Amino acid sequence: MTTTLVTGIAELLTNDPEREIVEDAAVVLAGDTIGWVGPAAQAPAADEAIDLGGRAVIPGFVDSHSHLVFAGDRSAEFAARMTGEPYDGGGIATTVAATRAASDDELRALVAHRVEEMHHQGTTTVEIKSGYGLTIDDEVRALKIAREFTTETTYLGAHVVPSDATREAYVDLVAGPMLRACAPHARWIDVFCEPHSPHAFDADETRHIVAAGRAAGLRIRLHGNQIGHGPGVQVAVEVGAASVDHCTYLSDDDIAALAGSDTVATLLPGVEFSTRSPYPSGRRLLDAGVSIALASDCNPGTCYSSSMPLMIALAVREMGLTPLEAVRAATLGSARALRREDIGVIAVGKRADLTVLDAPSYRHLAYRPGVPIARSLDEVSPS
Ligand SMILES: N=CN[C@@H](CCC(=O)O)C(=O)O
Ligand SMILES: [Zn+2]
Repeated sequence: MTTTLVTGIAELLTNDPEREIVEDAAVVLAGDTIGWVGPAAQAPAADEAIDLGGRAVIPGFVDSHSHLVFAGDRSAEFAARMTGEPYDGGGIATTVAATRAASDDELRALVAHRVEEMHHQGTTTVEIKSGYGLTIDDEVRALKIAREFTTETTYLGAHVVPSDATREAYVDLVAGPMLRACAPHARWIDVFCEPHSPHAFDADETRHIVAAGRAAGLRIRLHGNQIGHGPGVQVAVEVGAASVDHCTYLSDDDIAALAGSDTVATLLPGVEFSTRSPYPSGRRLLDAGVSIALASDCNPGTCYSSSMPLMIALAVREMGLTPLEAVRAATLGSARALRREDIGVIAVGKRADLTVLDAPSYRHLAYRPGVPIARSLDEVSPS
């Protein structure tokens, strides 16, 4: 196994409570894992060396919520929202039609391009959902294509009720034959639990669908409390979901329930930005002891951005997080939202999963919004 000594790290943010920030640091990569971390002056010898010339290094971004398998364009819907149109999920049907009409190769190329775009911005792990197929064959196809890019695939047949189905029949399909066909290609099941949308699912439908998913061996994550205050957060805690995502509208009871649970609250500030919605307070969640994550929710309707640095900047500016809390939420927090122990931390035995910043400190992610300073290690030092 080849070992590589990475030096020239002005500031290393590890997320390891033993040594959270190391200045003038070095890391030794031993194949795919981290073999050593510490001050450069104490670094051991290795087979190869990379000098980063005074850059900061952080754990790779973990984007734990995305909908990358889609075709078509909804920029006109975005423009309408900027002049006051509300979002209610109705535009999902437009993407479903375009996605069904695309060939496998077209869809695969679109996903490849989006994953590459993420990689160039420092994202090293991505979760990808289905949900723009809404037939058995189209949902299976979406998950198979997603699996070509990540192990973190999520079955979201319960995105909306398609216009040609009755609600009752569609819930039966999603929790029955569609689930059986999709489960082999997914790690997670998700439901758009949102009674404020006429297209999405209520609390009982959500409970029914996730119970079937769990019985089929899938783990649970939910969309909740996006468009208005609803039952999503409480249902997520009740069913033991790994994460409940959006959390735009939260009551004190929701926050108390999250604080007493293992469910991560995943914040998606790009959605508030792109739907002109109020930002939830990340500060309030952290102060209450809730585990939080940050993700992009990259999708054609509510946030067509794949940029985790943008999400960090928004979380700092609009959600009350410090730069350190925001970067932690986008790495360690989102790793926890995916129940992953091997990523999100730079420590011995963890995956060699680093993001390099063209800047001296992690703080520049929020300090320099819109500037492309984050990149993956292999871009800085191609092998
Ligand atoms: N809200 C549900 N799903 C996506 C948006 C889907 C769409 O509008 O295409 C979200 O996470 O915001
Ligand atoms: Zn989503």
